[in-house]
Amino acid sequence: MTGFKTLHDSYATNGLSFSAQEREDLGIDGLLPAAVQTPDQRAEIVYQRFLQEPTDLAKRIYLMSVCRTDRKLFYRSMDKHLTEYMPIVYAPTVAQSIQQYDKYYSGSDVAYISIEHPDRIGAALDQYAQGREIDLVVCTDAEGILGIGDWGAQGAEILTGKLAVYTAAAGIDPSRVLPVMVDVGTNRQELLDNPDYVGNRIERVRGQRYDDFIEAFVQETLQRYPKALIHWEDFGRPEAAPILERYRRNILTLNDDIQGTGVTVLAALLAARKISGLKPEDTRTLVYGAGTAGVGIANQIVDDLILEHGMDEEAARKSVMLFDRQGMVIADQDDLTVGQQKYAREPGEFPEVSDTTSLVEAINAFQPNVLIGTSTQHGAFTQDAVKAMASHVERPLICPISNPTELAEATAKDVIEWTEGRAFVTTGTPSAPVEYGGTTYYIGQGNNALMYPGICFGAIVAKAQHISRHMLLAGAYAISDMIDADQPGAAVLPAVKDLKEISRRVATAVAQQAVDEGLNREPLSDVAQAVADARWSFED
Ligand SMILES: NC(=O)C1=CN([C@@H]2O[C@H](COP(=O)(O)OP(=O)(O)OC[C@H]3O[C@@H](n4cnc5c(N)ncnc54)[C@H](O)[C@@H]3O)[C@@H](O)[C@H]2O)C=CC1
Ligand SMILES: CC(=O)C(=O)O
Ligand SMILES: [Mg+2]
Repeated sequence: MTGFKTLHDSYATNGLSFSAQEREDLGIDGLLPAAVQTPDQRAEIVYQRFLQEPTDLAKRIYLMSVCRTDRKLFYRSMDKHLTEYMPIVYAPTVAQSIQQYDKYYSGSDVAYISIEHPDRIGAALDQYAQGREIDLVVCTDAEGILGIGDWGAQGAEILTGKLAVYTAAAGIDPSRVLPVMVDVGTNRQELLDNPDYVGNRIERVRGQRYDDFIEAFVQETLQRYPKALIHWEDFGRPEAAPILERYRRNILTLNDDIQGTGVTVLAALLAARKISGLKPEDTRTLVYGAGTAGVGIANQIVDDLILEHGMDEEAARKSVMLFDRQGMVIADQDDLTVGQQKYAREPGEFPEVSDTTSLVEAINAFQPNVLIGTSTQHGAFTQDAVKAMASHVERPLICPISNPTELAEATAKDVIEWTEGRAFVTTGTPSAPVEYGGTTYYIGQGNNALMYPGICFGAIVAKAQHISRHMLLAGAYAISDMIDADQPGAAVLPAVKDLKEISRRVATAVAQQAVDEGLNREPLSDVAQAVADARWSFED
């Protein structure tokens, strides 16, 4: 690589930290001003500029421009200011980047593949990777971005957000990742009508042509990178679960919204059980918003009951009630998804319910101790609903985890106040601690960002054949002793500031489980050491 190229290579550059000798050796001494700054000094300059940017969106646009041009500098700065950068780089601000992508598009950091040109998938992957080895492919078709819906090619920014978290949390090497925007069109009319829209101006393609395109993408990826993990993000409800079902046993793959979210909520439930003494077999979960994430969470909680606690499958499924747009999910309803059918209740099973569209009635009849919100319906957990939860259970777990913040089913503060401090709460985006009755309640962030970096890093380090049900459970159990069960007001999930330690523990447990099940494609003797050795550092 010539000096000029090194200077402008985002993975290799050290910018103003190149020493005088390096500048001479590389032939770039004439391309930089005289000062040699330390990496920490430059990271601090980034942080100061970040502080000066006037809005969260402006902060994100600035930080991602640093990421695109100088990876080591970006991750050094993010490492120092993790808790402050997370909501900017990732949720909730990433939603604004996506919604306003047409106005602020300032350079691309992903590969784009188009359903109009399946023959060019391989070329797009190669053009992005530039001959680098790839461990991780993160892709989206952007039909279900967070809770904000279909954003077509503008959804590309969810990939940059997810990847920044991967490296900051688990230490995945940023030069060995490949973000892929799967452009199959959009059904958002305002994008189709927008002259500045950057994606394919067509309605979403579905059916066999869509499936063939996804299959071609998987094959082109595996042909180049046979051991890479494919991470699916924010695919819409019609596609997400079927894609996962098609591939999860055959290739190394994770659907973050289904599995990552499921493991995260299970981890919160394990902590709540530990603190409250709730017995696994007594867990009753009501999922409000039974789509991709909601059914994924139900599946994960049920898997734990079956595989870790020996409950029979039927009883475990009966411990979950789903509630969707039409109300309680009941077997005689039309258009239930395959995932919903497994949990559908019998018609007339709850004779005391006069209105199956009433959440309060559903709570009173089913008496759940866990309430999950993945509906995108702001304020759906009303005071009456939350009080109904607290009237049946001493310490309910309430998880209004729809993103971004303005779509959450309730705020942590309201839930704490309405339950007189008895509920455990976790929210999808960061929540400030809540003061109530002389206790400070810390609110864990119930976001899959806590789990997907560690799960996938562990699976990649183990070169696992696929991600098994036990590997996912191992991830949830790995962080259960990071919770201080004796501290009043303690959060049920560890804090984002500890994301590196969380990810290390999760990765180690997941890789160890892969080895225990014989799923590792290469021998691995010291798993903890292998995870530590694989961690990329901006110091290297
Ligand atoms: N905190 C986290 O880590 C994660 C949070 N989420 C959030 O969960 C929400 C849902 O995401 P997905 O599951 O991907 O979307 P989805 O579209 O697959 O599911 C949403 C479900 O809510 C249902 N719904 C809509 N209106 C409703 C109403 N009034 N009452 C009851 N149900 C209603 C829909 O019919 C659908 O089944 C989003 O806000 C997303 O940001 C998703 C993944 C991870
Ligand atoms: C966090 C996430 O993956 C979502 O809200 O879709
Ligand atoms: Mg998502």
